[in-house]
Amino acid sequence: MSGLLVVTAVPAEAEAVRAGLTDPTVTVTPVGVGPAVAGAATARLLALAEAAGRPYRAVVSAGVAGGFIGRVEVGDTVLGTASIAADLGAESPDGFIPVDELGMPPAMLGVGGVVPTDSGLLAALRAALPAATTGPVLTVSTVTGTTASTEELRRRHPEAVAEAMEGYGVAVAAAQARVPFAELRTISNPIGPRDRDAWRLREALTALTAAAPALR
Ligand SMILES: O=C(O)c1cccc(C(=O)CC[C@H]2O[C@@H](n3cnc4c(=O)[nH]cnc43)[C@H](O)[C@@H]2O)c1
Repeated sequence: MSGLLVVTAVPAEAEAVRAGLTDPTVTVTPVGVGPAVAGAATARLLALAEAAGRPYRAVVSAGVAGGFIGRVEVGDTVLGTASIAADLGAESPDGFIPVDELGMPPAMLGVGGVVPTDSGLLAALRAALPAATTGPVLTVSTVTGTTASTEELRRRHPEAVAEAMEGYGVAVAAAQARVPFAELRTISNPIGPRDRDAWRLREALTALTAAAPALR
């Protein structure tokens, strides 16, 4: 059995995690931006390790994220209780319909649009990071960038604390490989009207390094 697999979107996030690791058995790999590439790459990494007789014991989607201000602040650390595919579904004149409510055959839904975090892994991460905020983390393919879409997400997901772009894809790969999954994020920017200059990447990457000893 290998150690923990940590997947990030970009190399800067992977370097920030590696800078804080204390467990040499943890593997950190940047896999790209968005749920499709993150899911495909994670599935491949898990399958290769399994085929080599050294399966990973768990996988964590880690990196920076947008935060729902009021629920979290920039620089905070977040542990996901579930990864939610927030834009997987259908629009209608009456509003967004989540994929689970489209009336599709259950066998076609796979894990559905929500993957809960592994309870044992979450408990271990919470114990190591007691100051972290916990709650669902949304996965989106399009970064939220208007007040209207932010308010709509707040209304649809009153418990959600953050949004990022990979968690759900990684979670699906982990679920199919029957490997425990969790999501660890640090907040780089408020979710809201797009203002790339307001992103505090350095602060969020420093928080990621500070959180990394929990990954063991
Ligand atoms: O340019 C850099 O130096 C740099 C360093 C670290 C990270 C980046 C990114 O571009 C990260 C992209 C990654 O971040 C997640 N993210 C962050 N904020 C949001 C958001 O408001 N909504 C959705 N996703 C967000 C996401 O997972 C991206 O893949 C650049």
